[in-house]
Amino acid sequence: MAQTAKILDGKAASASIKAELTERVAALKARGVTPGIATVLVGADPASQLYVGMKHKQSKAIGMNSIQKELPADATQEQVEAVIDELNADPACHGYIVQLPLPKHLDTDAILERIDPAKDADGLHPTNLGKLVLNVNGQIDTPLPCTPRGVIELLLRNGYDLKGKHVVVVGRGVTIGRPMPLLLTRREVNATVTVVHTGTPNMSELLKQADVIVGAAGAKHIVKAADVKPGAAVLDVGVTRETDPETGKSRIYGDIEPAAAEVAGYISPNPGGVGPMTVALLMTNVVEAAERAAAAKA
Ligand SMILES: Nc1nc(=O)c2c([nH]1)NC[C@@H]1CN(c3ccc(C(=O)N[C@@H](CCC(=O)O)C(=O)O)cc3)C=[N+]21
Repeated sequence: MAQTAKILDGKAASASIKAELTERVAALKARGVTPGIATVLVGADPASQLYVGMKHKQSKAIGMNSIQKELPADATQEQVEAVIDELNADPACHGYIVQLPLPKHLDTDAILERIDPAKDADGLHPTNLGKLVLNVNGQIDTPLPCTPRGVIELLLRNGYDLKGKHVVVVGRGVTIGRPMPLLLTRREVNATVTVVHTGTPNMSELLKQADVIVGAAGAKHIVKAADVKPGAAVLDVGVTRETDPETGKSRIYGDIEPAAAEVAGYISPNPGGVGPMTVALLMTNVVEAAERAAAAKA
């Protein structure tokens, strides 16, 4: 059977977000504020270096300042915390991320909690997640979790209306599975959500009821084509890196079985889907933080 699904093109949607951000950055610069993004990278993991490099390249392309902090793999907790304190105090930095995962000897939670919540580009600081839990409607003036926000933007920018839709989120991780329902159930979005995970006995039955599936378990091809309702929107957020047995090269496998594209109505490719959206929304969080800083100064 041929592929019939409409492609949810994350590169195209992220390009339009970046075009909008370019104008907001220019407007901020005209008011004397250059939005600044920073990254903290501990160690020299090649995948992390690639991701951090992408974030800087794209931020510079839209006119932002970017600050790169690098520490050796054996950096101490105190050394990493000193860099956090420095970025918290630096008025040129409006938002930043600590690239995850951190080396095992470091206390990741303590480091992430030390980030000034106003500068939390990931939108995953406990204070910001708490504010999101407490706010179901109305304006929200804290950074939002960027990958879940990217999933919603990818659908909206393809003309998909989530109101009244049943979304099944696969996975309960901190970056997507847990915050995704908080965004989807806000009144402005108004979706209904089920979260399934390894403790769910009837996952296949629940997936078959989904209008929208968000695969975010990080488990290769865990969502089978046979479990996708014809016409459903399927978003692939999974990243499993493995060697392709045919080419011998390292590649990304998603959470969605490729044959799902023959059943789905909409499908996000991976790569080229939610990944680029994450970066676009990360930059959006920093531009919004700079806009708030500029408003506070005025
Ligand atoms: N504090 C923190 N925040 C993060 O947001 C964060 C992190 N740590 N650690 C690692 C993960 C991973 N991540 C990706 C972002 C974009 C792509 C992306 O744009 N990928 C391209 C392809 C890139 C490739 O080929 O590898 C795509 O999907 O088309 C991928 C992965 C952000 N992460």
